[in-house]
Amino acid sequence: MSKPLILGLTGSIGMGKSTVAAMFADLGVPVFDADAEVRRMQGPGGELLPAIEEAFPGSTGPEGVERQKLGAQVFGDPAALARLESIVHPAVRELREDFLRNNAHAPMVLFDIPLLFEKTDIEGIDKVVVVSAPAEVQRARVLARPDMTEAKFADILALQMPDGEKRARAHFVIDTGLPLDETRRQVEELVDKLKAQLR
Ligand SMILES: CC(C)(COP(=O)(O)OP(=O)(O)OC[C@H]1O[C@@H](n2cnc3c(N)ncnc32)[C@H](O)[C@@H]1O)[C@@H](O)C(=O)NCCC(=O)NCCS
Ligand SMILES: Nc1ncnc2c1ncn2[C@@H]1O[C@H](COP(=O)(O)OP(=O)(O)OP(=O)(O)O)[C@@H](O)[C@H]1O
Repeated sequence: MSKPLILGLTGSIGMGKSTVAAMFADLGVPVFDADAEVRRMQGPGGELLPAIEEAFPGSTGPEGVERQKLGAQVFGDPAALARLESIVHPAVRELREDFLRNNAHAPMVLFDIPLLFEKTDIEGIDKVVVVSAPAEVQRARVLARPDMTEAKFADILALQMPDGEKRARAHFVIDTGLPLDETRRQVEELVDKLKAQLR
């Protein structure tokens, strides 16, 4: 049976993963969005709600997980975060396997995984693509988001592998500190190059 080339896309908070994943999708590459799947499973009626409510009483409601509240409980507390991850990550892994089965005939697929280096079993991922922009660009983008504070940004950064290390481990780096058109051109070039190698 044919198997697609599996690309893993990652990058630190606010570096532009979602934006770049959408560029791959525009080029016809099937994208598995780990974060979107997590949000769906934590949203209204989501299958993870009972387990999360049991582990973190009061953290869910009619709208699903109260993300602000749960984030405040886990981002500064490694044991609590590990507990949440032990609920969320196995469910994500299963969905990723389904996605792969459903796209077995595509030439390549992209896994958009925020914590690819930190938390994911990267066996099975053929090439890692890292999105990266200068730290001050990242900082400005993140602090412009509603509900973001300096303290929360600092806690999250501390949980993530430094950008320099991610770049060093990447097979390919996409520069997201540039105007969107230029980033898009880099994505197009990469997809063309990979397709040519697959022929
Ligand atoms: C605690 C939750 C509800 C907070 O949600 P909220 O919308 O406030 O934040 P969001 O999910 O957008 O994350 C903000 C930033 O923190 C990072 N982050 C999220 N979870 C983790 C984690 N387990 N370890 C390190 N960084 C993390 C994200 O990559 C992102 O850069 C949510 O982050 C969560 O459920 N996290 C645990 C599950 C997980 O590991 N998700 C990552 C994708 S698989
Ligand atoms: N060249 C570029 N490449 C990517 N994003 C860019 C670029 N220029 C500006 N941006 C903007 O930067 C923001 C990046 O946010 P995005 O949600 O894609 O990041 P993310 O890495 O997925 O974030 P998180 O880790 O928090 O989920 C978007 O608002 C996007 O429009």
